[in-house]
Amino acid sequence: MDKDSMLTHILQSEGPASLLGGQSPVTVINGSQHISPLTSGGPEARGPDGEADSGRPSLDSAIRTALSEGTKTVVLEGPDGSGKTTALQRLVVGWARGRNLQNFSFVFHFGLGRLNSLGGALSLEALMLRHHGHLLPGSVPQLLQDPEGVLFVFDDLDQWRHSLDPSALPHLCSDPGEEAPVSRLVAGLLHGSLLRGASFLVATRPAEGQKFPSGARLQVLGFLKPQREAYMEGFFSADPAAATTARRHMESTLGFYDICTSPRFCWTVCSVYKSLMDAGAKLPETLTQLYVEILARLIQSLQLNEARSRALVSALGKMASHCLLHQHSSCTKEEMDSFGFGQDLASVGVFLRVDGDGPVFSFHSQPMLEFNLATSFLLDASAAEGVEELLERHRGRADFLDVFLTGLSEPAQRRPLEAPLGELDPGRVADFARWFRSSSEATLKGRHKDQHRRRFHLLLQTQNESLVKEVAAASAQTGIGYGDPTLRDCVALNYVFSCIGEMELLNLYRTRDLTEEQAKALAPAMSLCRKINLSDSSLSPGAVPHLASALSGGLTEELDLSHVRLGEEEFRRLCEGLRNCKLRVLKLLACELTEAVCGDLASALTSGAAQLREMDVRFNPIGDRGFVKLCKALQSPLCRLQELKLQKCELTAASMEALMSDRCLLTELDLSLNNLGQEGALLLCHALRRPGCPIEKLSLSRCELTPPVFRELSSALRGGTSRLKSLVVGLNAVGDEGVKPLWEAVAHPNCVHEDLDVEMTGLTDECARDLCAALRAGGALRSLELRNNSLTDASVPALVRAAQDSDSMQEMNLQYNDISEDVFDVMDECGKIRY
Ligand SMILES: Nc1ncnc2c1ncn2[C@@H]1O[C@H](COP(=O)(O)OP(=O)(O)OP(=O)(O)O)[C@@H](O)[C@H]1O
Repeated sequence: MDKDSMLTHILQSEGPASLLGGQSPVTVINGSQHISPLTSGGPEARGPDGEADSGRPSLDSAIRTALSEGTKTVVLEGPDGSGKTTALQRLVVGWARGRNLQNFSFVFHFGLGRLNSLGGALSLEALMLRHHGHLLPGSVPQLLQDPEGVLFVFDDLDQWRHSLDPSALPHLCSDPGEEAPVSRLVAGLLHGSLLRGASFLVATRPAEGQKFPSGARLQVLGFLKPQREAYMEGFFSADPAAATTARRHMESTLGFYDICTSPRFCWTVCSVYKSLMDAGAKLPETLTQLYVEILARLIQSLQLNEARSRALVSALGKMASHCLLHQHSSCTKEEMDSFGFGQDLASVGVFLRVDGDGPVFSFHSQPMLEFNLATSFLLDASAAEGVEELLERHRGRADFLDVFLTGLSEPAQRRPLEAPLGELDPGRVADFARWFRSSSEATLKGRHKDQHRRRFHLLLQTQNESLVKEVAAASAQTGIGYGDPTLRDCVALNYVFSCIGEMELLNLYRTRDLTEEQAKALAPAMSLCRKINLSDSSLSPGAVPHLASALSGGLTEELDLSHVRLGEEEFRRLCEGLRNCKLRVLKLLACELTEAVCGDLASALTSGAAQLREMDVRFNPIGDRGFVKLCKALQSPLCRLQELKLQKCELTAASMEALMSDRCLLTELDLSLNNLGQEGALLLCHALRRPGCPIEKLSLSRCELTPPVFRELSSALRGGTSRLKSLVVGLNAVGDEGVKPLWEAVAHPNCVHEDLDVEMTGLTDECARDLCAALRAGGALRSLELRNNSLTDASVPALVRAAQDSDSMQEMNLQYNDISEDVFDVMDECGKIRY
């Protein structure tokens, strides 16, 4: 086959660039703006925002690899404008220029949309000669001899109007000389009955239930952030400053929409931005404003009068609704006539893609389709349908309809469109605004997080701060969880929270991967929230500096990062944010923190500006060395920490000496589940006895305590200087004799003890007499935790009476003792008993 002729054949297909359609593939291929789109093996490989890491293969190389490794059918699947046609044509051009796919002797490229209208019967050979006029008739029998050397490239499978399901076809062609309708020829080729051994490269937009052809599927991801940046730099190569402005603007106002992965959308955005920048005009702040600008330009380019322009938009709206409702990507001439295009059908090429001789008409992109529908709805006062009916009718089929209606209902956003079209219908706009306000208030009063998110997207589209405040402020206190947001959600959430101002809570519980971009988008909202809950989440390293900077100088007083695993470096970055912030409560439960990070934490605690009062580091293996570092902070007059939870932190007696200093302000300390043993606990008791020791609540559950420790604790409580009001010493099996000194303390007039927990300490009926005597002595005890001991029915009457007679006692818990139903009545007599 003459590759030069093939090259000329392909290069002839060049057409002019259009605002919505983009540049012709040939211009892209030959120009400097070509950027390789990316692919992934399957849709599941996409991240939550549709964005993926740039370590993915380029589409071109993935196709080449698949075809050179013997895959017979490769199907490219990607949304409109994702670069499928361009990629296919680039490969064919590369083949003709001898650069790739050289394992094929023949490559045939067909647009299936154009083949649709081919009537009558013809042979495969005739089809090839007809569509590849450069082919020498004598070469066809040669290629039929060697199917292995043939590659068919089929573009636009989504436009193919014939079935490929073999069960729906009478019989598949197998003879290249046999004349058959084109639908059977294509089916025969793709199912391998015709020219068995040939290879196929097929491109299609994703279509519901599309099973055929089977083969290796490559998802076309289009442009992710780095490709977009490169594309924009290429587009504005003559003016690097404009490139930076355009890139930053697009990333901050549109970069979070999935459609930004479409190279065609990038072309449209760049084209609009360029002309706005050249005219010194403002760039669009919302997706609606962008499409307002596009539609206004397209209408103006036709130079129609206002009435005809309105009629044209109305016809486009009818076509859009038809395509959505019937799931058609394209419409025939007859259908177009029924929408009322009339004489303007000849001009629709600026708005629509027109294919084949038939011809068929389709929108270049889904957002443009939905924008036309939204505009025509607000334009046309005559239609009986209200906004709710419109949305209901297109539910599940339209992604942007409500977004565009919301944007268009704001006068400032729709203004440029009203120049060529005249005013949108004031009654319709007012109806929409009424519906939007009331449905927003109702939605935000509910607790469905997805509905909230959707509403935030709409509120973002209004760019109307006072409206957002009025509508959303009432829901600000609900504390609803917005975990696992997409980038788009983050941007919308941030906008709404920022409009409202101070918020009680930003609940992002269980966010699977908070990316750098998401955290950056959310940072302003974070800094306005008094509480941030990120527990059970994972944060990418790049997200942490944004969290830290939101804390620093922000209003946040409570941060929950429980079960979040941060690397040492990330934790260090977080601590930088802690040095100068309003945070009073920091929850770091089970974050796998080690000694290595305790120095950073300690230095944040003593920064002077830090306000931290409560810190929960339970279930982190910081060990004695880590704890000693924290203790240094506790000794500093700059440290304001009052409550410290260190349950199960692998502490031993070795670090207890470091704990107490005269300066320490701790009022609450939880050391449970650490193996302090007698030695460690006695050191602690020593500190408790010191005059002025501020500890009011001490938890030493399961710390391997011994009877001498209980004696020392009792003595500290009776000493007259202790402020201890709550003591938890459960799960230390010292038995009746071991606990006894605590009863003496409870009875002592110096003791201010209010809550005592002696769960599972091995108590039996032997203790009842001392315990009751202690309660009767009239101390301050309010609650007594006696769960999981061995008290029996015999002790119950005395305990009940003692509890009843005590003025201070509010609750005595006897659950999980050896108490039988026989004494339930007795216990029921006293409301203070739990069993
Ligand atoms: N690799 C690329 N580099 C630069 N621009 C590109 C690239 N691919 C596509 N484009 C731009 O995007 C436009 C649309 O591309 P293309 O027609 O290849 O998409 P498509 O996926 O085939 O779309 P459709 O599904 O609508 O047929 C092109 O006209 C061009 O402006």
